[in-house]
Amino acid sequence: MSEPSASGPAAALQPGPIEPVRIGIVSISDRASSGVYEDKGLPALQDWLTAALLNPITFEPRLIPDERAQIAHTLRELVDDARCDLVLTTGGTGPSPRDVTPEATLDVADREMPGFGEQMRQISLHFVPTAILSRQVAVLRGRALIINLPGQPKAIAETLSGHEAASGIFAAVPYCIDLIGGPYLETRDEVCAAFRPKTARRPARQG
Ligand SMILES: Nc1ncnc2c1ncn2[C@@H]1O[C@H](COP(=O)(O)OP(=O)(O)OP(=O)(O)O)[C@@H](O)[C@H]1O
Ligand SMILES: Nc1nc2c(c(=O)[nH]1)N[C@H]1C(S)=C(S)[C@@H](COP(=O)(O)O)O[C@H]1N2
Repeated sequence: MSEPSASGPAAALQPGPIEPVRIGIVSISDRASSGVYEDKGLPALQDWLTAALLNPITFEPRLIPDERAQIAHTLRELVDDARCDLVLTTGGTGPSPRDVTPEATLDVADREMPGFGEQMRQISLHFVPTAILSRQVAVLRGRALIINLPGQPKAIAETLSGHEAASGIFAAVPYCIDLIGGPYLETRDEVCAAFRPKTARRPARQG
């Protein structure tokens, strides 16, 4: 019996090389950016993404104050110059006068993705009754997805991983990135089980 050829049906079931991804992480806080307290947003984002994704990640971290123009400038720079596939922000989504992250994110948007904000508020209600105070949005700019998360460092894992009663929003991120032409993101199921329609799935990686 002959060995299966590299281009035969067995090869078609092998996972391809894992694709690198570039992710912008932006912590937006007047006090953390001026050194009043230590920033916990960037480490929380980096830790969660490193645990969740199998892809090699290049992080583009930014720590900035709650200034609308500076936030919009940072988001444009991360997408247009640094070529990030995904940008996650934390902070500045609430109702206080200095909270302008959603406005700055909409300033740079080509199109809005309202489902992310809706689902995050649903998830967060399982953790805090004040979940409805977050005005967080998600948008597309070019071939990148930008998502706002609340500023409490614990809200990062809560909204990305979800609750037993409400799926975390990151489950929908890999397929969204597929649809906008980005790299094929592969997750560790124990942290985040990404969902794709069957026709969009590649063979699963072992181990
Ligand atoms: N980057 C951060 N690092 C550590 N803790 C944070 C960070 N951002 C927010 N927090 C914590 O979460 C709380 C609520 O966050 P929120 O974004 O509403 O802050 P804020 O009151 O607007 O002030 P600031 O912009 O100066 O962080 C803060 O009071 C702080 O305890
Ligand atoms: N999952 C989760 N969502 C949350 C919270 C939280 O602790 N966990 N805090 C809420 C609170 S108290 C506020 S004021 C809003 C906005 O927070 P931000 O201004 O820090 O972005 O997010 C809300 N959403």
